[in-house]
Amino acid sequence: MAQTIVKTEKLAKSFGSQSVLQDISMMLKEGDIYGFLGTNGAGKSTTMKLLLGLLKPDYGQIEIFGQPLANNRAQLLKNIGSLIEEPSFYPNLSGFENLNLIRNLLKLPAKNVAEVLRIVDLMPAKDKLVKNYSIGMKQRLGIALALVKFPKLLILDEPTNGLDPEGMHQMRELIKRLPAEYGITVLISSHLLSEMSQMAQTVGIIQSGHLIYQGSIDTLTGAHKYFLKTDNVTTAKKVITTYAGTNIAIDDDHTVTFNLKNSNETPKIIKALVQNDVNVYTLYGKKKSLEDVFLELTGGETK
Ligand SMILES: Nc1ncnc2c1ncn2[C@@H]1O[C@H](COP(=O)(O)OP(=O)(O)OP(=O)(O)O)[C@@H](O)[C@H]1O
Repeated sequence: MAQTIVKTEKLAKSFGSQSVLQDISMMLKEGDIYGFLGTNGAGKSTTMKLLLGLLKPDYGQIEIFGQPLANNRAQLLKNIGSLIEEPSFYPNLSGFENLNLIRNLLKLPAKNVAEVLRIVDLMPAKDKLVKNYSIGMKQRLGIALALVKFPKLLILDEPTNGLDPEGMHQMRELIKRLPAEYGITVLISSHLLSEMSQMAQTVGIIQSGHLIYQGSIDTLTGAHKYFLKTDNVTTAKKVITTYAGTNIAIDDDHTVTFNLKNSNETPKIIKALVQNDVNVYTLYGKKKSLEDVFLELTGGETK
C-alpha cells in the first residue's frame, strides 16, 4: 500500500482576528500529484507554509513521511522541495551558477545540477544570465532549485501563474513525469480546475479556509453539463429524465440543463426527443468549471 506522505488533522490558523483556515484535514499518498484548488485568498499558500513549518498552526497536527513536523522539522525538510511565491535568484549569475550555489550549500552531488537542468529543459540556456531568462524559464529554474536535492515531496504554489499557454503546457508535462520517473510526490496549488484535471489524480478544494472536497478529480469533473435549446421544455425534461436522472433544470422558457457522465448518451437523447415531437435547436456540453463545482459542493454558496 502507498505510504502516507502528508497527513494533516484539523489544522486551524488565524491572523489577528481573521480566521484563515479551519479544520483542514488533508492526506497525500506516495506518488500522488495532489491538486490544491481554491480561489484567491482561500488559504492555499497559508496551508503550504504550515506544511513547510514557515508558519505555526494555532490548532491541529501535521505529519510528514509519518513523523510529526513539529518535532522533526529540520530533518523532514531535507526531503521536501518547495516553490512558494516568486522564486528568488541571483540575476547576474547563470542558471547553472544559481543551481550550483544551492547544491554546494546543501552538499549535494555535482551531477544533480545537470540532471535537474535536463528535467526542466534548461540545459540549452544553462549559461545564460538569469536576468535574461523569460518568465517561463525563471519558473522552471525555480522548480529546478526545488528539485536539486531530489526531494520525496515537492510543494509548488501556483507555479503556472503568469505563464502563457505554451509555458503552462511545458510546466504540466514536467510535473507529470516527477512521480513515475523520480519517485517524487507533488502538492501543487492552482485556481484553475481545467489545469488540475490535466495533471492531478487527487484534489483538495479549499474555500474560505474550509476543505470542502478531497478525493478523485474524475468523480468531480467526470460528468459534463449539457444545455438543450428547445421550444418544449416540459416534454424535453420528461424525456431526458430517462437518461440523466432527476438532476435536470429548466433554466428559462427555452433551455433545459442536465448532467451526463457519458457523451454516448447524447444521440439516444436526440432520437428520443425527436420521437416525442420536441424540436432540438441546440444541444451542447460543457466541462465543469471550478465555479460550477463550488456551486454543486456548496449548494449555491460561493463565499
Ligand atoms: N501574514 C499574513 N498576515 C495577515 N493575513 C494574511 C497573511 N498571510 C495570508 N493572509 C490572509 O489569509 C488569507 C488567505 O491567504 P492565502 O495566501 O493563504 O490564500 P491563497 O489561497 O494562497 O490565495 P492566493 O491564490 O491569492 O495566493 C487571505 O485573506 C490573506 O490576506
